Amino acid sequence: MNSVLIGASTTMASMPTSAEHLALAHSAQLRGVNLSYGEKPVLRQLDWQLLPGQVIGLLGRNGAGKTTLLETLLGLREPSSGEVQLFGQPAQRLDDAVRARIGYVPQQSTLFEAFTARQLLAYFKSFYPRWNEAKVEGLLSRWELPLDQQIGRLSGGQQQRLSIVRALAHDPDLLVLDEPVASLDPVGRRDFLRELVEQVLERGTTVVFSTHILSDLERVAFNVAFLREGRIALQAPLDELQEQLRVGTGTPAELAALQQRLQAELLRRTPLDAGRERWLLRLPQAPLAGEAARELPAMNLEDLFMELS
Ligand SMILES: Nc1ncnc2c1ncn2[C@@H]1O[C@H](COP(=O)(O)OP(=O)(O)OP(=O)(O)O)[C@@H](O)[C@H]1O
Repeated sequence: MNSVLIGASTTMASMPTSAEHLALAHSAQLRGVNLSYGEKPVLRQLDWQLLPGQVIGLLGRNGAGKTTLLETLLGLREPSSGEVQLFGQPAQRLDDAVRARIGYVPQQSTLFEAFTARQLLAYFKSFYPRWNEAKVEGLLSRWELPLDQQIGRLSGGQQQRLSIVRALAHDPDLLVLDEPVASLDPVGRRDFLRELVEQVLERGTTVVFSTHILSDLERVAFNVAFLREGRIALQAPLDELQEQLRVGTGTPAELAALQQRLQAELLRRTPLDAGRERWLLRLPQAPLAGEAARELPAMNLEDLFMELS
């Protein structure tokens, strides 16, 4: 696990308070974050915590604000109000040591087009005290990236792979990836996800990545967070959500009976015709058996996405 350790040289006078201690235990923490573009609110009183070693897939419809959220988390955008901390430091005022612990793959990177991949990696290497040459060389050769071609002339998928190599090279403790696999072919996606899993298992890296490719989420057993109406509407382990979230229909009386019988939490109800309703329910325990299993069948990932985002 990679929570910040309080150094052995810490004196009593500089010991963190309990509130500071709590902040240090998070890789990232956002509290009451609001951000608008002009009149258009995108993040609304958003709270979110990333704990060390968590791997979180960030889901949300087009325009929900995923890129905005990830940029805000990294301190690249300033919220109009609220607080964003990375490893216990304000995201907008990180020191070099914390900066070096973060890896970021933006959705689109148009910088350094005139560089070759070799030049780009040499340039970044000079900034980082920690640089895993063996990992870089392994990835470059497995992904067959042309090292001496100008980046502007690489394909979209090759540029994305290079961006991923760059972000993994310094063994970050927090890895933020904005649709990192969008331009990758299925082989590239599988390789990348394998690399991601290895990172996490070996180093306990905290990883957050946005994606629209739901099948990719299933390859790595991790948490999913749904961004909806400017907030993290729900975050939970994917397998738990698939077991616990169910949709049902019936009358309000039937709902009351069902809730009592199954101790289910009602997440949303939508009126239908003829006094009937549609419910989104969260069950406290799984698996369901018998009649209840037929009444409330499990949802696949796409249905979950439709319900929650
Ligand atoms: N620089 C900007 N100026 C004004 N509006 C913006 C800006 N960037 C994003 N927006 C708007 O903010 C909203 C959220 O955009 P954002 O790119 O964060 O969403 P997203 O969830 O990442 O979308 P997608 O899934 O399509 O990549 C959108 O309505 C978008 O049009």
